[in-house]
Amino acid sequence: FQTAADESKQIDLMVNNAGTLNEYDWEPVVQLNLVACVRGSKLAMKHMSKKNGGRGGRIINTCSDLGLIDFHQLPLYCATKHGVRSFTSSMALHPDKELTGVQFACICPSVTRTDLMRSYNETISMAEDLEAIAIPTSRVAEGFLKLLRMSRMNGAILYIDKLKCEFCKLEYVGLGPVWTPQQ
Ligand SMILES: NC(=O)C1=CN([C@@H]2O[C@H](COP(=O)(O)OP(=O)(O)OC[C@H]3O[C@@H](n4cnc5c(N)ncnc54)[C@H](O)[C@@H]3O)[C@@H](O)[C@H]2O)C=CC1
Ligand SMILES: CCCCC/C=C\C=C\C(=O)C/C=C\C/C=C\CCCC(=O)O
Repeated sequence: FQTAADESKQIDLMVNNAGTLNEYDWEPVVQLNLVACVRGSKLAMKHMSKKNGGRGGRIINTCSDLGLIDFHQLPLYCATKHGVRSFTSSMALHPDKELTGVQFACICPSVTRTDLMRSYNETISMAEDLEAIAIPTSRVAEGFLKLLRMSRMNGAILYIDKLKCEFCKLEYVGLGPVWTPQQ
């Protein structure tokens, strides 16, 4: 980050995208998926903040649809992605947001055809099914561009699958929270 900050006068966009999946050797997963995302966000925020002489900016964190739902096969991965989603939404609520000019949002793609999916595929017996349900990376890029085209994206949680690319919000319905699409 410091190299990028030294080479460019201003950083307008920070994307915390790196992530991994391993339910067995799990501590490095927490470090990368959650700790690095928080560190990256804080570094970028400090640099971008109008309160520190910056011009404001955008921080987009890569979450997952497993940051919106629970899934018994991947509890640790789910926990890190729920953390990413909650951290991002909570930062977006910060009362200082107009003063800092920094906006926070996250994208929540469903299974996507990448090395991460392929490496997971090798450990389970549903290889063909996963390939069939997974979306291409271009679909995630479309969602990402949708966020970038919005002048105000603060607090957005964008769910992306084969058919949908829509914003979500958490609502209390009856006794528990339910994710609902938000126009
Ligand atoms: N592939 C999928 O089905 C989905 C992936 N995601 C998320 O998308 C993001 C990207 O994942 P994929 O492209 O699928 O995985 P990938 O394994 O294909 O790519 C991960 C990237 O993270 C980088 N990386 C790994 N460890 C790193 C470290 N310690 N420091 C810096 N960079 C590191 C790698 O060099 C690679 O470029 C992750 O946050 C993942 O959780 C979200 C939803 C679905
Ligand atoms: C069946 C999911 C296997 C995991 C595939 C590999 C990588 C996934 C990375 C993610 O970020 C997960 C994204 C989506 C998971 C999709 C579906 C989970 C199904 C949950 C359920 O049916 O309850």
